[in-house]
Amino acid sequence: FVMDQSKEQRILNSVSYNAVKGDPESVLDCIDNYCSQKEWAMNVGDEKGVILDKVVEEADPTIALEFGTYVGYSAIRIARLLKPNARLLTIEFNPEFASIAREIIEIAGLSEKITIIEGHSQDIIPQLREKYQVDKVDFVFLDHWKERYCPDTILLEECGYLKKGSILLADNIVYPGAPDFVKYIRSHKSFDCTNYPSHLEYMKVEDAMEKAVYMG
Ligand SMILES: Nc1ncnc2c1ncn2[C@@H]1O[C@H](Cn2cc(CNC(=O)c3cc([N+](=O)[O-])cc(O)c3O)nn2)[C@@H](O)[C@H]1O
Ligand SMILES: [Mg+2]
Repeated sequence: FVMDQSKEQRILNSVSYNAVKGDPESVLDCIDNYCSQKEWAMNVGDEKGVILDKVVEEADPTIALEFGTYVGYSAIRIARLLKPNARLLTIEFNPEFASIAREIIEIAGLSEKITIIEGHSQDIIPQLREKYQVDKVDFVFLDHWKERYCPDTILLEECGYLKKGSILLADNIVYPGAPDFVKYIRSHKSFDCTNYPSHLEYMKVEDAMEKAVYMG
């Protein structure tokens, strides 16, 4: 008896069967099609994905960081825009999701640009300097547990990873919402914030993303 597959495994099956190997766009399209037509999943999606693209292009990061890899949709979205020697570190604590993301990222042909780090963001952040040779981060995408957005932002600052011009982008500001993060970041004198209204992935529900530029 083979345990019923998970939704995430079914997403991988769909990508493996339908996507063009080595073509990140076709992997993104395949996941968006599957999750809008078959089974909803918490990918940033194609509407908010365009906002993510624009902010990544603005940041043009050498070192990008992501909290909450899930199946790797936003990691592929980010990494496909990175310049040759740039890289993305993405943190995921669920080992099943991490291994599915690794396979989907391999299909997209982006394994060289993306490092999946398994663990809790709060445990990994302090290790980034000595274990992953990170000095400063140029771009951070927050899409993990909403109550971790604020403490992990504080931790990034305390560890000295933010430099003048570092850009943070947070998903789900409206739904499910991250009220303590919004309150903190908008009242913090060193962050210049911009709100981008949008919709919850694959739904007609209101959502938004928040960009915060660190002013040093
Ligand atoms: N502190 C953490 N450290 C490392 N990985 C984490 C952490 N918290 C969650 N994760 C991982 O993020 C992935 C995705 N994830 C994200 C969330 C929080 N995000 C949401 O709950 C969410 C929920 C909805 N929604 O309910 O409509 C829509 C969205 O876009 C969302 O990001 N929970 N799991 C999961 O694989 C989980 O293992
Ligand atoms: Mg999200």
